[in-house]
Amino acid sequence: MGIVIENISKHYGSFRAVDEVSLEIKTGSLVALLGPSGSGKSTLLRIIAGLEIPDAGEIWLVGENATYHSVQERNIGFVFQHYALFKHLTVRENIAFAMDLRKHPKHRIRQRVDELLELVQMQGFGDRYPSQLSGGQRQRVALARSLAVQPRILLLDEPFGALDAKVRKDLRVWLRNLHSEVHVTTVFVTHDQEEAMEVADEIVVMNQGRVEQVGKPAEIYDNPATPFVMSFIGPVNVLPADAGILPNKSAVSDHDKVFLRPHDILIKTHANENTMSAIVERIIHLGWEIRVELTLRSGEILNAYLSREEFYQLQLEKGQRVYIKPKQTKVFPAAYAIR
Ligand SMILES: Nc1ncnc2c1ncn2[C@@H]1O[C@H](COP(=O)(O)OP(=O)(O)OP(=O)(O)O)[C@@H](O)[C@H]1O
Repeated sequence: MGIVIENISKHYGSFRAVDEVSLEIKTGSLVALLGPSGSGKSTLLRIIAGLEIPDAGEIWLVGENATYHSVQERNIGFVFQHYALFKHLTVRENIAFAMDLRKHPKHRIRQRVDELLELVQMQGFGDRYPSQLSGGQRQRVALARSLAVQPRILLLDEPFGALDAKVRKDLRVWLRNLHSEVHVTTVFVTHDQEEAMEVADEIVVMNQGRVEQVGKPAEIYDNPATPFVMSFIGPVNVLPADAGILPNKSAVSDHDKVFLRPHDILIKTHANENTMSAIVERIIHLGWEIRVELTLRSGEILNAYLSREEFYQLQLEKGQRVYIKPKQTKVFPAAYAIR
């Protein structure tokens, strides 16, 4: 049993930052808490860490009720967005810090620091000070430091949030590889859906202090449980049920909303069974894909994304009439509005 969160709530004044959240995080897994700013991800992470006390509910860590345990008793490693390395200590001293405090034997500390420098691919940097490292290198040292005393759980709060896009991408792959070597139960907070999809075994989607859905990246993308999840994980067109996009509209009410991913639209140059006509309004070349803005007969705008091959085969031009067919749609009742 890794982490069990039972009915956790946390208020700040009358504001519910975390609202009756229950969740199970399996031992050895890497789970992302994903949601927009203010959805309660960091508050939940801080409750797991023991930095905040919940108003209600319980936290179980590795089979033990840890709700009222101190931060130290929980034996958790943390890494936050803003590097918290000690500026006046070298990389080696930073990594050794917690072991020094616990008075581990010197030779054991040296050996462990060497192992960790290798694990985070920072051999040769041990004598540098944090100011002599790049942002990505500092975060790798912060990770090594958090792993030094072999925590049972690792909590990462937007650890790559302050880094530029390229470094961030490299570090995602690096974190995934690191996790498959050390297998420590890890909870990772991010508001970036691509980052969550790439790094995590499982994603917990949060919105307004609540859990909207828990699942593997592909499950969340292919079978979103709510309109919020569908809109937050990847691009989507939202159309009224009477926009003419559904082949058989009898099963839905006019007030329902149809959700359709831009990648799930087939475009043809000739009419066919079950196709509907549309006009190409705009073509945006992004290099790796081409985005086509279409107007339906109902006047609704629809975005379709094509691969370069599909686009060049179709030879689309602005103003052209085309015939479209959705490969997959999802209908959510109107009452289920996005919160
Ligand atoms: N100490 C506090 N006092 C008052 N309100 C707080 C406090 N900490 C968090 N909040 C509020 O609780 C809500 C959830 O905050 P939290 O930091 O958990 O969100 P988040 O999903 O991690 O957002 P972000 O991605 O922006 O960090 C926010 O509206 C925030 O303003």
